[in-house]
Amino acid sequence: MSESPPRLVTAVILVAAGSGQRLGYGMPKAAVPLGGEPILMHALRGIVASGVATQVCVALPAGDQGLRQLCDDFRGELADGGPLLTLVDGGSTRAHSVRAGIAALMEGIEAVLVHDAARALTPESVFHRVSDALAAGADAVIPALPVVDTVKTVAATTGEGAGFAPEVVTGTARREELRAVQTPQGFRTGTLVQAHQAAQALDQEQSAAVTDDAMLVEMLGAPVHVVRGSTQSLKITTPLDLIFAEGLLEGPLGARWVEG
Ligand SMILES: Nc1ccn([C@@H]2O[C@H](COP(=O)(O)OP(=O)(O)OP(=O)(O)O)[C@@H](O)[C@H]2O)c(=O)n1
Ligand SMILES: C[C@](O)(CO)[C@H](O)COP(=O)(O)O
Repeated sequence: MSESPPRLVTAVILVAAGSGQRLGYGMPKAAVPLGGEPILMHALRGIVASGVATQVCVALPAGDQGLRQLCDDFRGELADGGPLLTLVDGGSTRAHSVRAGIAALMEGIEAVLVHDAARALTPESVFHRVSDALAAGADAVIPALPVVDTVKTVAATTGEGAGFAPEVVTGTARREELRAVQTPQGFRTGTLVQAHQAAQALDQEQSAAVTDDAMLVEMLGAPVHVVRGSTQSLKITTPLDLIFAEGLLEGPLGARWVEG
């Protein structure tokens, strides 16, 4: 059997600077408690446990001292040989927060995984699948799952139906071609830097339509490869997601259920 190629020297950019409007907790989402600890701590521990990172750049809400202190304390917990923990102020959008992380990368970083703090329970196996695909030669890799719902496109209703329904169906997507995309999304460093440089030329409307980093690489015309994600990587966005995440930690399957 052939040996897997060695992993690249890798940084994880952990974007944790969002305000968590949809969660509605009145505090940055990264600070919201999950299983007795802030969401950010679950995300950080997951990254460190995966062993893929030489550096972890955390983008925090600008001026948030509490989360900064939490990271400083966590730095003290890291064993010798653990990753370098770098803290940066995030920006007004997710992409700006990613760029703040890119600006703080150490010399010699060959690959970058961009990860949402909101996907705090992502299993180690997903980090490994993404890192291994990069080591095997991919320039860009994303974890994803098949879509379970039927997905339709819609438009605002005009004419018939306008009195009783706000939208009308314009088509049904071919579900077998659809994937629900997660993080960590992995890139060779040069590819991620080039993609975000190109993004700065987009106008406001185009920028708003960019919801992940892989989309910027797609715009460069480069292939983005897909590996298996995990249902455990759910993005904690709404109060119901937080209930699911609590259930994963406390449910009958144990302290940290691992789907793999
Ligand atoms: N300016 C921003 C916006 C988002 N994020 C991060 O990007 C990830 C995905 O964003 P999302 O889940 O939408 O978080 P929020 O922006 O906090 O959520 P909301 O839109 O409900 O306010 C999160 O880890 C979030 O912290 C960030 O670092 N900087
Ligand atoms: C990057 C992401 O998590 C992939 O699914 C997602 O696009 C983030 O979206 P959000 O609107 O910033 O929450």
